[in-house]
Amino acid sequence: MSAPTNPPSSESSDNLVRIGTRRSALALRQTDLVMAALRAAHANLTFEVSAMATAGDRDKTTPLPALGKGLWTSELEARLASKDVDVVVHSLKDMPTTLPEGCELACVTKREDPRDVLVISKKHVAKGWTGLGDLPKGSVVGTSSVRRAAQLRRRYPDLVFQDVRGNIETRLNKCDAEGEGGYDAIILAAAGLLRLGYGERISQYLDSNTPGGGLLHAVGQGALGLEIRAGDERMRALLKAVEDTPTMVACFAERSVMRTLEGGCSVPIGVETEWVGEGKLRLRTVVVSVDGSRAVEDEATREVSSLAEAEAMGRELALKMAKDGAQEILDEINKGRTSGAALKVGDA
Ligand SMILES: NCc1[nH]cc(CCC(=O)O)c1CC(=O)O
Repeated sequence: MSAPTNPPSSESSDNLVRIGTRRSALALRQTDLVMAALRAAHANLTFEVSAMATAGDRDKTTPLPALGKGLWTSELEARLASKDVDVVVHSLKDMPTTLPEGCELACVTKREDPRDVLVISKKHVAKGWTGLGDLPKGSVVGTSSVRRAAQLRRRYPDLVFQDVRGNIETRLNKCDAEGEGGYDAIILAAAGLLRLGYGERISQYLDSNTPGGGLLHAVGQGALGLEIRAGDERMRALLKAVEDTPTMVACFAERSVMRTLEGGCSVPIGVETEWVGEGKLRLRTVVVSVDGSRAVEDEATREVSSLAEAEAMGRELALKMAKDGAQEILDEINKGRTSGAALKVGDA
């Protein structure tokens, strides 16, 4: 008789859940938050994290748009398909609005603060500057998002908006650096800063309700999207425990606006959603020309009680915007694009 082999594992593959994620500090933090919530809901299951770098993480020089859609997600989706992982945790705003065949956005968790914020360089904080309005003419503000730069150029034509790449810590360091090539301030999502413990760096909120703001955030910003193999009933049921339905419905409306307007390309579009009593969703939208010279804004408020209704609301508002001038702005952007310079989905 041969020596005993390993005893049967107390965990059959049925109670092991493998979670895929990017390797950035923010992605790992977000995955930890989701995993803790899943553990609390499913004490009988074992969870394991499997982290990897994606094209967007590896290539730090190619302009993001040239990396194409799915630059933060495609490799993770491949691991989902090959059953190396069972679910992937994404920043929802980095997920293309149309997923590859065989993938499903099964769950959206409770949203962190979706607003964009200003972070002022440590070089200047002693001067008492707290908002964009305090920055002198010619100040350099870092953001690689066309959406952010285009909207802010309208309001602050005397500021210079310049690309800034890298993860959140890298960007904060670049912002604070002295000397040539530095930034006076940068724009970031509140959600990433808060999740990584940098909330105290927030100088000004930039949403439409804050004076001096008026910057509508990215589709899905501040929310986490949990992606599974299409039709995986077991994972779908399991993830229900961590779904935040109001967030999920609002984000489906936002994604529908974007999906309708992009027509295969991506567009500088800003949104804000708010539940305004008794199942009513208010959806604000803006599409801006890259130089900020033109913008089409719109808003709708409607009772919404399902994902399908949220998508219908988003689609209808997008079609109305297209008619009211957004299509012209988009055509112009698409015309000016070389294949490698397309504006990217979501944003940086
Ligand atoms: N594209 C990078 C990215 N993806 C998600 C976040 C922040 C967290 C979020 O918006 O959910 C960020 C950084 C930023 O925009 O400041």
